[in-house]
Amino acid sequence: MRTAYSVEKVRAAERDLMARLPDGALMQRAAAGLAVACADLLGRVYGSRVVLLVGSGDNGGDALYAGARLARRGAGVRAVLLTPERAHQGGLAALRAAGGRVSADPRADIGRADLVVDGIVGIGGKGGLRPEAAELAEAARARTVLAVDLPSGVNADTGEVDGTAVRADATVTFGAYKPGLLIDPAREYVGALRLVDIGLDLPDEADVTALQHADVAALLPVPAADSDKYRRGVVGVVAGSARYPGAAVLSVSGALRGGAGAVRYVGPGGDAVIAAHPETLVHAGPPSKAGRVQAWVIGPGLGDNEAAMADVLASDVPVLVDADGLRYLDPARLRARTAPTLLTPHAGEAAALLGAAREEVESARLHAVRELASRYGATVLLKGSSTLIADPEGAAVRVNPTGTGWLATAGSGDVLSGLAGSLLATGLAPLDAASAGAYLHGLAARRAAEKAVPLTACDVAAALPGTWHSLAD
Ligand SMILES: NC(=O)C1=CN([C@@H]2O[C@H](COP(=O)(O)OP(=O)(O)OC[C@H]3O[C@@H](n4cnc5c(N)ncnc54)[C@H](O)[C@@H]3O)[C@@H](O)[C@H]2O)[C@@H](O)CC1
Ligand SMILES: Nc1ncnc2c1ncn2[C@@H]1O[C@H](COP(=O)(O)OP(=O)(O)O)[C@@H](O)[C@H]1O
Ligand SMILES: [K+]
Repeated sequence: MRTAYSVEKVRAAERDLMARLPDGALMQRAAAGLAVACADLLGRVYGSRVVLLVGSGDNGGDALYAGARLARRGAGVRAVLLTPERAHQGGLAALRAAGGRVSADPRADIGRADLVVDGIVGIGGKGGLRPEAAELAEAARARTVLAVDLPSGVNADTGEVDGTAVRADATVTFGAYKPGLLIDPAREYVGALRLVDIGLDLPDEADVTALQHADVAALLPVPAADSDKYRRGVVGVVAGSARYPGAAVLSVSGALRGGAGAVRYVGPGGDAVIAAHPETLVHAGPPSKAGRVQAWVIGPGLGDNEAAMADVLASDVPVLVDADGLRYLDPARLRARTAPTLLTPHAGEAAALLGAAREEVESARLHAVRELASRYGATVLLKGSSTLIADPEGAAVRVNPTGTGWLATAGSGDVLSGLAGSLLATGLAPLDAASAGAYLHGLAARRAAEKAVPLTACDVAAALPGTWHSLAD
């Protein structure tokens, strides 16, 4: 599991460690890791041209000490000082002693640089970049840029970007991942992300986590020798309408590949579902008369069907609500349920649920997903380029590390709803079902996109079994 910690927690861990170490030891550890990453990017250090963008805090200090290390290995290093009188004095002295210099002509030096090191601002940043810092960030656009701790201008805690930020090819972060490095829009600015261990002792509870292969493999249900289809879990899918029959087929295609032993489809699309997936049990409805299930999925292509929503929400099993189903949500009704509810909105649906604009959700995704989970008393999976999952108890938010822009294709969300609902029916907790589902879905899309693009939602569903198998290996 990849863990990310808020600035407050990183600062606290740094304070504890600094109290036990000689002055400047942590910065030396950071600078050493940074210099190695610079050398990796440069390929050949000797004779290379490196420009350091140096702000007035310790982030600039890291850049200066790393620059000194590179200068000692024969790089031509120039420092651009944003506020010369406040630049890190020890770092500047080290750079000078190693043969580096302060730039007399920043624009020309940046224009010639093989590598620009962004030490403008780190976790001490407040608000959008100041104009002179923003100008440097723009000037560095065309060069190879390595960001120190985080790309200057992105919010370390939230992933929000206020105005101009440095666009890095790579980022070296110290001690712990920061949430913003993993969440869009900031994630777009990070490039290849590397963590340098500086020995911080971090608390058990992270603010944001990202499941990795092994975590997901451990969650996926595997049938036991004595399993039968009912014990593996039955998932019910209430989806599709005369207008959107395809949504029913797609949601069922995901549900069939989510580990449940059987899929019940309830709605008017039974013929289309059976034609595509003859293994499905179909029923015209209402859902409460269709037979026992261990979890419901409701909403994809459902159209106006408030009665089906009320029927499903009255059940005592976990319910995943997607798409059209999200139009009928009442927080008090969800809180009164005896079993958990999982909501899977995209940014537009999330905006409607919050009474906000879509842009507000997209620019502050972490805030939006936490707010939805707490307001609706449900687990919420916010879809998009960095899918986030929050639970109503305020546990660490999960960010999904898989996926590809090719997933932005009609119907791929319907596949995800069936898949995550099927995992719910196998007995996974909503947070795990949602994050394992998003992980499998994103990985299946990536694997399919390696073979052929453009992807269709059917391609994603078809790639799920191979993906599942690759994880279980
Ligand atoms: N505290 C520690 O133990 C360690 C800190 N390290 C480095 O220190 C950094 C934090 O250092 P600081 O606390 O000095 O803070 P920073 O260097 O991140 O930023 C503070 C400085 O940036 C300026 N600034 C703030 N917002 C700005 C904006 N929007 N536009 C332009 N300038 C802005 C402030 O005036 C201040 O001088 C970390 O990100 C990391 O790079 C590392 O050396 C590892 C050890
Ligand atoms: N730019 C993107 N990068 C990665 N994944 C994306 C991107 N845009 C959308 N997705 C994913 O594609 C799926 C689309 O779902 P959704 O918006 O519900 O579409 P639909 O309703 O057509 O099925 C979600 O899993 C979402 O996370
Ligand atoms: K930086």
